[in-house]
Amino acid sequence: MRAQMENDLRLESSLWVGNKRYLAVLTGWHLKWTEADKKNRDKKAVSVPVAEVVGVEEGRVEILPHKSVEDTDRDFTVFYVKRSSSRSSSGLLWRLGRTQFTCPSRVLRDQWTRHIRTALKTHSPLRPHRLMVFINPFGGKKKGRQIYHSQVAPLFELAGISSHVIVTERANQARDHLLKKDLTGFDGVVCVGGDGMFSELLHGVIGRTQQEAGLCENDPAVTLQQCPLHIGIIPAGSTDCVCYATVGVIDPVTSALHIVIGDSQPLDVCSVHYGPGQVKYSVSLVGYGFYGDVLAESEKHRWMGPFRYDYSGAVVFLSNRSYRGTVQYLPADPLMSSPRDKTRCLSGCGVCSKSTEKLFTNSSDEGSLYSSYSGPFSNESEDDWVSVDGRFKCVSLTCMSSSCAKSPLGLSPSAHLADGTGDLILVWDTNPLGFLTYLYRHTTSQDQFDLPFVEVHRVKAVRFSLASEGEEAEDNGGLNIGMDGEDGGYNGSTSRAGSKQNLATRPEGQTKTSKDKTLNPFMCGLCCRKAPTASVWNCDGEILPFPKIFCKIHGQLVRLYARGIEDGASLKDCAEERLECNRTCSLPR
Ligand SMILES: Nc1ncnc2c1ncn2[C@@H]1O[C@H](COP(=O)(O)OP(=O)(O)OP(=O)(O)O)[C@@H](O)[C@H]1O
Repeated sequence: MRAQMENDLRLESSLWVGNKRYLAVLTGWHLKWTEADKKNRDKKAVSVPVAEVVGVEEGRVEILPHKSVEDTDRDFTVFYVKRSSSRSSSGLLWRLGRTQFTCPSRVLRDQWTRHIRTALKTHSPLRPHRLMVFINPFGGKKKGRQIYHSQVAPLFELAGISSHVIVTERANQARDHLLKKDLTGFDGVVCVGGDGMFSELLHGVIGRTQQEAGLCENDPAVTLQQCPLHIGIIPAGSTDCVCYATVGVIDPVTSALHIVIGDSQPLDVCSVHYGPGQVKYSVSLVGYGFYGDVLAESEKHRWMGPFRYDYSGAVVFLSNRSYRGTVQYLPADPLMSSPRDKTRCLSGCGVCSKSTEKLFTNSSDEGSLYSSYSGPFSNESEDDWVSVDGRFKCVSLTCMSSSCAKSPLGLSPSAHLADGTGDLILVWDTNPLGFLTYLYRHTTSQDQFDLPFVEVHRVKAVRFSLASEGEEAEDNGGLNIGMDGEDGGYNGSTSRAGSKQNLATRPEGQTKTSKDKTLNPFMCGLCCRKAPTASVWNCDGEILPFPKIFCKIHGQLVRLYARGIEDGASLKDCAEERLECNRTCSLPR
C-alpha cells in the first residue's frame, strides 16, 4: 500500500532554482533537490520531509515579514520548516524556509504543485484545517494581538487553515467558551498568551471532553477520557513555562509552525482534588510552602508586572517559613524510569513511547499505566502508599521538567512529558543558606536533588494534609535556633518522620522523629508576626486555599501541537542541508 502511494506520488524532473539546474524528486515522504552539476551533487542537496512542508504556492511568493506575490506561469514556491539553534534556550528555532523553483513549462509547474498538495494530504493527515484562537490582549508584554497578526496568521493562511479568533475581554472567557459553545468542526484550540491562558484552555478542553463522555471529573476515582481537541500555544505571556518545556524555545513562529504541520505531543495532566468536591488541573507545578507563598505574595503586587515574582520570591525567602504536614504518595514503577537517572525527555523520547505502547496494548492489565492506579477508593491498597511526616520548606509535584528561561533544566530535569507519572519533590525544613543553595541550583546545571534535605520521587498520586494542631503547637514549643550544620548549612535537626520507604533508605543520623523539630527564625522578626501554620497551594499559578488535597496523574490526557524538545546536537547536518540529514528532518511522528 505504502509502495503504491509512493509510486502514485513520485515525480522527478529537472527544475531551476535561481540560475542553477537541480534534479528534483518528490517521493511521497520527501521532497529532495540536488544540484545537477555532478561536482556539487553531494554538497548542494536539500531534503525536506513532506510532513514538514508548510505549503506550496504558484508563482514567486513571499510570506514573512510581508506577503508579496508575483504571478508567473512557470514558477512555484515551496515553504517548509528550517531549523536554527537558539542562543538563549535548549531547543531549536523553526523558521519558514522558502525555495522558488522554475519549471520548463506551465504544465509541469501545475503537476508539481498538484503532487505536493496531494502528498501533504496523504502523508500529513493530522494537520489542522480549522482552529479556534483565543488571544489574551493583556498577557505578558500585552503584545498578543500584534504577535498573532504579524507572525502567526500569515502562516495559518499559507497552510490553508481557517481560524476563528476571539480576543478575550475577561479572565476565564476562553475556558467558559470551550465548556459551553459549539465546537463542531474545530480540530484544535490555540491560546496566544502565557501559562494562565494555557491553563484556561486545558480546563476547558478536559471539562468539555468529560461532559460529553458523561463522566464526573470531580470524582477522583474516575478515569478521565482523553481529549480529542489538540491545544496549541503561541507564547505571549510572562513565563511561558509550558511552551518552553514542550518546545524548548519561546518563539511564536516556531510554535505556529508546529501547529501548522500538525505535530502531536501527548501530555500527562495532574488532577488536583480539593475542598468539597472541586478539581483543578495542572501540568507544570502543584506547589505548597515556598511556591504557594510566593504566588500569594505576588498577587498583592500585580502592579509590578513580571518583576512581582522576583520581589515576592525575595520577601518569602526572607520570611523563612516552613510547614508541618503529612505527604503520602503512590510510587511509580521504578523499572520504567527514575527522576535522578539524568535523562532528558527529548523529542521521540523512549520512556514516553514505551508508556504509550503500554497504554494502548494492555490497558486492562494490572500493571498498566492507567489501571495500576484508579483512585483512593477502589482497588488500590493503602499498603501501596508511602507516608512521610515532617516540616517542609516546600512540597512540589510536576508532570514535566517545568523548565523556563530562568531555569533552563527546570524543577525536575528528568521528568517526562507523557509517561503517566509526576515527580514529587520534598524539601525539608533547613536553614536559609541551604534553601538558597537549592533555589540557586535551579538556575545552573548543578543537581538540585543532591542536597541532604531534598528528596524526589516518581509518583502516580499524592495526598497532603496539614499537621494536627497539637503537633504544630509542639513544633512551635521546640524552637531551635541552630544555623550551622553539614553540607553548607543543612541543619541536622530538621524534622523528618514516618516515611516507611524513606526511613529504610536514609543514612543513619538523618532520620529524625517528630520530636526533633526545628523552626528557623531567620528574619522571621522582620514582621514580628507569628509564622503562619498553613500555606496555600500554587496550582499552575492559581491559588488553592485548601491545604488538604489529593492529586492524581492522568497519562497522556491531552495533546499539544508540539513534538517535545529537539536535540540541538543533530542540527549540524540539517544546517548543511545534506541529503543524509534524515535523522533530524524526519523525526518520528
Ligand atoms: N481579557 C482579559 N482580561 C483580564 N484577564 C484575562 C483576560 N484574558 C485572559 N485573562 C487572564 O489573565 C491571566 C494571565 O494571562 P497569561 O497567562 O496570558 O499571561 P501572563 O500571566 O503574563 O503569563 P504567564 O502565565 O506565562 O506568567 C490568565 O489567567 C487569564 O485567565
